[in-house]
Amino acid sequence: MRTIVVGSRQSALALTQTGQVIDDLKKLCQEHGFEFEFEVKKIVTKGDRILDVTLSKVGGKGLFVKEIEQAMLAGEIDMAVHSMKDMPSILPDGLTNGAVPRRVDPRDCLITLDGKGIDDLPQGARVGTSSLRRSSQLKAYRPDLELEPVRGNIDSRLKKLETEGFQAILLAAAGLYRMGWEDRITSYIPADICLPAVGQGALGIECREDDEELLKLLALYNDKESEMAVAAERRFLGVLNGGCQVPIGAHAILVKAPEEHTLAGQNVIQLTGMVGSPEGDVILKETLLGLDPVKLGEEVAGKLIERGAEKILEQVKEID
Ligand SMILES: NCc1[nH]cc(CCC(=O)O)c1CC(=O)O
Repeated sequence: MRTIVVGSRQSALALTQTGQVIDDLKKLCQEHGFEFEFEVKKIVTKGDRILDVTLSKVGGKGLFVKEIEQAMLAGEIDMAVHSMKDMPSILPDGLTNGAVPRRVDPRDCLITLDGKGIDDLPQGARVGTSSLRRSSQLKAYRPDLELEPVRGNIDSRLKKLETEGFQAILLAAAGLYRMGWEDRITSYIPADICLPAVGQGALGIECREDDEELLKLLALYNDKESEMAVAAERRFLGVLNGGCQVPIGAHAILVKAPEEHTLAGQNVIQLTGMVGSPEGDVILKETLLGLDPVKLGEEVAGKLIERGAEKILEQVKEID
């Protein structure tokens, strides 16, 4: 009997989703005759220690995974469950993503105390979010709103809705589902108003690339459609930037190509990518269909670069 040591951040969300994945994997072990036990090891990451400044100022999303990856390479842990959107687009040598489980709703949602949706918020309402992607797109849609930073874990952000006098805060619906707090969701923000973050709503299961027996189990857990969608989004992000927090959004789904398209009738990936200026005065968006997620991610990024996306991203770096 082998014990798989699963590294996890100690936030409630990280521990909850790690626990949910372990439950799923235990069922798969029983069904397919794998002799594994699982044990959780908590790891504090730099991102967890620095909660008082915006992430973009301290170096972006890699901060939440680096210590976990080092522990994995050192053999102290065997596996980790990450929110895909917190994963840098390139993994270190020796590690691989063994599975993308079935994705949940990738949209952002609005949480208000009085049940108001995005169109009902009063003129000049204070809305809490520290995501440049969310504030850029929300400012483009409702230039009157005051977007203000709110950091911390989901639970502390929900508390700040009450304690810091926001009329609303913006969060990923996925985190609330996983915590069992979906009743806090007041309304969903449609993807055409606010395109989600790359990988939002999806998890990634990271392990060592030579851990063949664990990879065999993880292959059974992989959801091909979610994997393809996330691969297209992540390639898009990889072309535009290494993984820092900038106003970039993307969403891929599988669709049947329409009659007028060269791929008519085939099952294809539809990828929409977005780059916005921090103030929301420029929002560049492209949607393309394709069969190969990597090529499609590159094509959508290429279209946005042709339209000046890199200039916007340069400006964002200067602000930081
Ligand atoms: N940025 C932090 C983060 N990383 C993953 C989620 C939950 C959503 C997901 O799993 O995609 C959240 C919270 C949020 O953005 O509201």
